Amino acid sequence: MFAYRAGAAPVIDDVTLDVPPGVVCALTGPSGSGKSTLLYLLALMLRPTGGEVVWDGQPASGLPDAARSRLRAAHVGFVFQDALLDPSRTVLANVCDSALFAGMPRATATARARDLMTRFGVEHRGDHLPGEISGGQAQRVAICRALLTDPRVVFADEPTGNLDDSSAEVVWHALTNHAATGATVVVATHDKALAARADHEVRLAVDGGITTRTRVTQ
Ligand SMILES: Nc1ncnc2c1ncn2[C@@H]1O[C@H](COP(=O)(O)OP(=O)(O)OP(=O)(O)O)[C@@H](O)[C@H]1O
Repeated sequence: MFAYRAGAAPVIDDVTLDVPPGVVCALTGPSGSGKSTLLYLLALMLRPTGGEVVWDGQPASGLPDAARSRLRAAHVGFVFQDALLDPSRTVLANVCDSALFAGMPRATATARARDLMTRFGVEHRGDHLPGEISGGQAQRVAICRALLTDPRVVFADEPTGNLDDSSAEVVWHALTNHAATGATVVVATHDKALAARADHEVRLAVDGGITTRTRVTQ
């Protein structure tokens, strides 16, 4: 359970889900149903008001702030809705900063960042500021940032929302390939076609509650 203010109606109520490794889970539901909020809870950026987030069988949401930050830095890549790049840092710095914070050597981070940026077609934008690139490019930069540490868990909030079909395909393939390495990938999306391609779908309802679907592969 989670409410943004004490005494306010909960935004997330009575939601239980289990996301196994090695799959892509799509989080769907109408606007305002709590998809972003649930991603923030799962990624330990918000603390549940009631209930618990468990990682690898260990209670995680009740840990002190510093311990949750360390877990996030070590294991999580997060693609925010609208990219959320630091406007004062170059694109390359945006891609590298959280990996440097997590302890990756600068040379390694830079080399990996350049590889990823080439894969996502934004390598020529490394020295630019986020204000100088397009929304779709910013979204691809945000994906590079999220994948840089090869994290065990990736949360992506509308990662293809600003992209044309071919860029969206590249991003989707990157996320599914990442899951295929054994990582857990949770994608909040309004795109029904994309959700239908995920291994699991968790659909949030505005009045609380969820329904789930697991894709059956023949
Ligand atoms: N920082 C906040 N403070 C208070 N209420 C918030 C905050 N962020 C979101 N909410 C409310 O929580 C509810 C769920 O919002 P959330 O952004 O999680 O939904 P969503 O399903 O991701 O929506 P969308 O598809 O439009 O992005 C909404 O009613 C929203 O107004």
